[in-house]
Amino acid sequence: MHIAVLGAGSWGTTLANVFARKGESTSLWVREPKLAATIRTQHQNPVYLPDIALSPEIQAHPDLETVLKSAELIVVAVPCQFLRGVLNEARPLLPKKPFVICASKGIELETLKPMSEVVAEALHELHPTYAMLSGPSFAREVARELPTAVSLGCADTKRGKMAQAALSTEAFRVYTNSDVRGVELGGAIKNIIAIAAGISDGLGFGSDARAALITRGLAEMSRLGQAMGGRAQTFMGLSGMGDLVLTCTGDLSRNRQVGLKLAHGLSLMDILSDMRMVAEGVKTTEAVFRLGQRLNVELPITEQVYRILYEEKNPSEGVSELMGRELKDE
Ligand SMILES: NC(=O)C1=CN([C@@H]2O[C@H](COP(=O)(O)OP(=O)(O)OC[C@H]3O[C@@H](n4cnc5c(N)ncnc54)[C@H](O)[C@@H]3O)[C@@H](O)[C@H]2O)C=CC1
Ligand SMILES: O=C(CO)COP(=O)(O)O
Repeated sequence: MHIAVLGAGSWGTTLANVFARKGESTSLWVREPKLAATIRTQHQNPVYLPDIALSPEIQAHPDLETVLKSAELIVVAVPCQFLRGVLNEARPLLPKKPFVICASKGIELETLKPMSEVVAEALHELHPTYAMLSGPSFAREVARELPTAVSLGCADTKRGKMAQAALSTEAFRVYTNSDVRGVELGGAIKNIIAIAAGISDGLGFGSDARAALITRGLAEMSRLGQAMGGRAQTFMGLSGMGDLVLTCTGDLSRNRQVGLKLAHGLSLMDILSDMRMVAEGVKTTEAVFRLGQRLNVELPITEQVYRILYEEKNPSEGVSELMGRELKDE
């Protein structure tokens, strides 16, 4: 099968590497022409995935047309706020009824739409089938071929099973789930809670506080997720609880790192200007905060993270406000 991967950040590069090592014909769209040449000639991505030897079989290229030529499966792994733009560019180069797997985790800030809606809208003339790849998967661990299990949300069971077989390896186990909305929202919302967990840990609030944030964060994810059409059970799975636990506890998480740095007194602007990689939770916090208001869903952790990120609220004040809320049933 010929797979085209769009986006050569840490995740797109890692996925292309998984597919190429498995023996699939794999092309990779690299936005930065110099980086494309480095991946092609040195089989390394020193910018986004340093110290990982990549398969020499990856056909890396900065030209979308070359990358998409005769692709049977298209995997998109660009930061969420760029997804629509990249798909608009790709649209004239795609066949009718393309199969697109989106691996980006977040909400489009301008429209407050989840990624599957962005894919459906951007490609609607082509009648695409789409699937969402999500779940606990740090690129660096997947790239080292450490055991990982993820979810593929796809409403088309037949094509979902076909993609599951194409993407799975001995170290990368893909589960299918027909609840596309639930799968993608878990991946988007966990990034906000990871920022909160980083703040709490950075303030030295300990393991009890982190466990409380993860658990109440799961309740928050499930509440908004169900209001947006996801199934409760999906939030208990890999793309919900699984990814939430990973990013709230694993120091490889960029979102958790943002929280840790905020707790240490750095400003959001300084943190972001020092980061080459994306921390999707920053923009998704604003999007989810607004979705909560629009849908009238209570999201206390998101609200505090929003105020810390965008209203310069002191992080310890945010935590005490969470603790001081009206007492409730669980
Ligand atoms: N890194 C990881 O471990 C995982 C990441 N993801 C998701 O994958 C998506 C991509 O993230 P990463 O690969 O981690 O990114 P990254 O932070 O490693 O790299 C940034 C990427 O953004 C691209 N970029 C910058 N400006 C752009 C523009 N104007 N238009 C299009 N692309 C532009 C860069 O070329 C690069 O590919 C995100 O939604 C992330 O949440 C999902 C699972 C794991
Ligand atoms: O989504 C991820 C792991 O599943 C990556 O998390 P970060 O974007 O916080 O690094």
